[in-house]
Amino acid sequence: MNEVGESQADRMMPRQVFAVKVPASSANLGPGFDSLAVALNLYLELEAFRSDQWEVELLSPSLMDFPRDEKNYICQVAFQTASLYKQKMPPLRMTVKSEIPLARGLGSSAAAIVAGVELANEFCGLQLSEREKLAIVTEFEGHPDNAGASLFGGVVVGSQIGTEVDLTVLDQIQFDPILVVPQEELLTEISRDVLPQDVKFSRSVQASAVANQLLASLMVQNWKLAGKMMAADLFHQPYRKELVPFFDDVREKAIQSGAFGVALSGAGPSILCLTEPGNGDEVAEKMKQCINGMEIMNLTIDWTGCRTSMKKSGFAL
Ligand SMILES: Nc1ncnc2c1ncn2[C@@H]1O[C@H](COP(=O)(O)OP(=O)(O)O)[C@@H](O)[C@H]1O
Ligand SMILES: N[C@@H](CCOP(=O)(O)O)C(=O)O
Repeated sequence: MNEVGESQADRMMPRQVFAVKVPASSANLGPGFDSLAVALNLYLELEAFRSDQWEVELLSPSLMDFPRDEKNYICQVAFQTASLYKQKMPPLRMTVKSEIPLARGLGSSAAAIVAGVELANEFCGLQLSEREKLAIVTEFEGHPDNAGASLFGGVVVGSQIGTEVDLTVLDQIQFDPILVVPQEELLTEISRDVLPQDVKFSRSVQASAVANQLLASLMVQNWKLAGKMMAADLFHQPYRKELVPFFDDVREKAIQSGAFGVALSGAGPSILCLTEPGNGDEVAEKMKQCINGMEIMNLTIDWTGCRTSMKKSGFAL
């Protein structure tokens, strides 16, 4: 028996659990700084049910250093979300697993935040609208790009004016994303520190035109122009490249292998390479032959975004 009177057999019994599955994301796509993102088919998955005390079982090697109680970031987000609505999170027993590399520019923090908000929504009965979830996740993350992609899936355009967050999902954009993921981590906070405080008016006009042109070219499948615009970003990549010294080499090899466009994924250090729809497998294979020491992830766009369900699960906490 444990402290809540359960035997080992009880603890292994299948039971109804709340399940959350959140996709990773790659933000910016080059010039769409803090606004554009794409959801990817790598997932953070969580299962939870009410208990007498907080227990977090971490099922993936990358998560092993995180707290196994309410100090876990996902729980902290749930606490804070609940308190925004003057509610208190009940203790949960939960499992967490993740395929999303941490601090690599693949939106692991946004996915964790989405999971925390969904926990609060479910266990405090908040009945949040999609728009409210987006605003809360954006507030935690600081920008709506990863948040929007992880919540809604697809290619998204997010914007924040004051506390108002708007989001459009662009179903018509298609491409195959390949991610080059290095061994080293780069925290988003550090990668944002190298950015300028202000941008001159003429430079910002050009930077915003480049971002608009990227979206337009992706929508009309003008791949050559899209690739040119991904490289022409003026908002962040020129400053961040010093933190990612292998960027130019990977870019050259990806283009030679058949990618039409290459950009830092989010704040880096991973690199997002885009190919025309249907070419991902072939281009990724070629890239694997010429890029060493980094993982080449041949991915697809996740079109669903965060999904939640009640399901039967065997818990082994
Ligand atoms: N599943 C998780 N559980 C707890 N904390 C997490 C989880 N995923 C991410 N984090 C936190 O987010 C940090 C990474 O966030 P960040 O630097 O924004 O990079 P990225 O979001 O690109 O992976 C991790 O170092 C960790 O503190
Ligand atoms: N727009 C943000 C995106 C950060 O994404 P992450 O996956 O690196 O957390 C930025 O460029 O800072």
